[in-house]
Amino acid sequence: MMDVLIDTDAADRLVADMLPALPGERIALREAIGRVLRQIVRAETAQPPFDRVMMDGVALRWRDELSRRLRVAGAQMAGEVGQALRDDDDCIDVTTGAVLPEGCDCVIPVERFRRDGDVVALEEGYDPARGQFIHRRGADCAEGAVVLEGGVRIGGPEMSMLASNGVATVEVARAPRIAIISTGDELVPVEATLRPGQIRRSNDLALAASLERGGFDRVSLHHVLDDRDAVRDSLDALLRAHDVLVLSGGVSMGQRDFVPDCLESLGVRCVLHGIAQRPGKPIWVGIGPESQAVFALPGNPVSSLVCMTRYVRPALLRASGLAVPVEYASIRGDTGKPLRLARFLPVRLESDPSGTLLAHARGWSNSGDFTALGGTHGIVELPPERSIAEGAPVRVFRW
Ligand SMILES: Nc1nc2c(c(=O)[nH]1)N[C@H]1C(S)=C(S)[C@@H](COP(=O)(O)OP(=O)(O)OC[C@H]3O[C@@H](n4cnc5c(N)ncnc54)[C@H](O)[C@@H]3O)O[C@H]1N2
Ligand code: MOO
Repeated sequence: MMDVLIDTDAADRLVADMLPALPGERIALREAIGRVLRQIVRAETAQPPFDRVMMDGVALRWRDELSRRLRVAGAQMAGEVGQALRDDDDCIDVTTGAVLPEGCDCVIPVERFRRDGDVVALEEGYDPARGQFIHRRGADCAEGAVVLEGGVRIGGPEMSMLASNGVATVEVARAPRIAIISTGDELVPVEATLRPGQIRRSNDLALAASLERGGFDRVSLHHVLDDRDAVRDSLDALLRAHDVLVLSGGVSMGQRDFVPDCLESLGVRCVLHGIAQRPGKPIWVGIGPESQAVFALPGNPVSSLVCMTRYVRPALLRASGLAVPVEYASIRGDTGKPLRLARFLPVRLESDPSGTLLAHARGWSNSGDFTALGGTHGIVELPPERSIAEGAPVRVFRW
């Protein structure tokens, strides 16, 4: 393995080409928050669907010489219809969101008149404009217009459009079934009492957090001991029941690093093994007999999280149909010496007053040093064999 290491972008492309597009599924709108939309949404009606009153007040017919005292001839509250203005010296009580009563073309807010029983006296000198405070039918979009394309994550704005256009069930990318598998005899559950040489399993929860932040919530966690048969049997069963396997540990050169061999013996074809980067160099990626994506990440906590953030989650998002934006920041602080490998450094992000995104590099000792990650927002990728000047633009990948 790793005779010729490929670079980070080539690795990214290999992973993208390997992953089949995720199929779609139709789910209830309420369940769709955070999922990737896979349908076009058209306006069910013109928007707004009727001439909509925009202020609480009275509606009237505008004239050049508007009477300063108007009789309130009726009321039309939001949700009601049927009122019509019959006399030009009358007005109709209205509320925000009401249908504009027939015959009216001007709304005067309550702040601009005094009310005395059935009579409204306009504020002295107040000169309303024809059409004011009316949101006209169809002003925002025509019936049948496309208001949403697929390939966006469903958040607040998308929800508001889906709901207002009556999309009660929505076509989204199917959430892949993902198994996260920790390998290693030294690993014990979070709640265990540690014996000498043992450490708590943390990678699986860190990786799950990253996936769930990306909207992938069908995630199960598993642990396998460093035993060839146990690894093989577990992987065999897990491959049958999942679309994606994310392993941590067991991919390097150790006597008990069985993962790549076991995967290949189960028919998982190696797509890449080793990327010219630190950390995360020994990553192994393959594709299973049923097109399952298999990511075997190096066990060091920082390495596994870097590989997840740089390759795995973006690839799954792309397979869901989402355009993953490329983000750059201006690097600040000590970035260390160049290597022949690309380097990833944890960073804190903030914007300066000119609107430039700054990435403050956080030093670390090695890829097992997860304590350096606390309070960071992501990583930056520094290209190989170049020293990076303060202020240089670098790619950012948020956790
Ligand atoms: N002779 C060589 N040795 C190593 C090389 C190499 O090229 N030649 N590469 C090093 C690099 S770089 C990395 S990264 C690691 C990757 O090793 P593995 O993927 O085989 O990972 P393990 O040895 O199983 O574990 C490494 C480290 O991480 C801890 N770990 C593992 N899983 C978890 C978990 N779920 N939660 C928390 N911590 C975990 C594990 O205890 C080890 O300390 O190999 C180098 N060696
Ligand atoms: O590549 Mo390893 O991930 O540095 O420790």
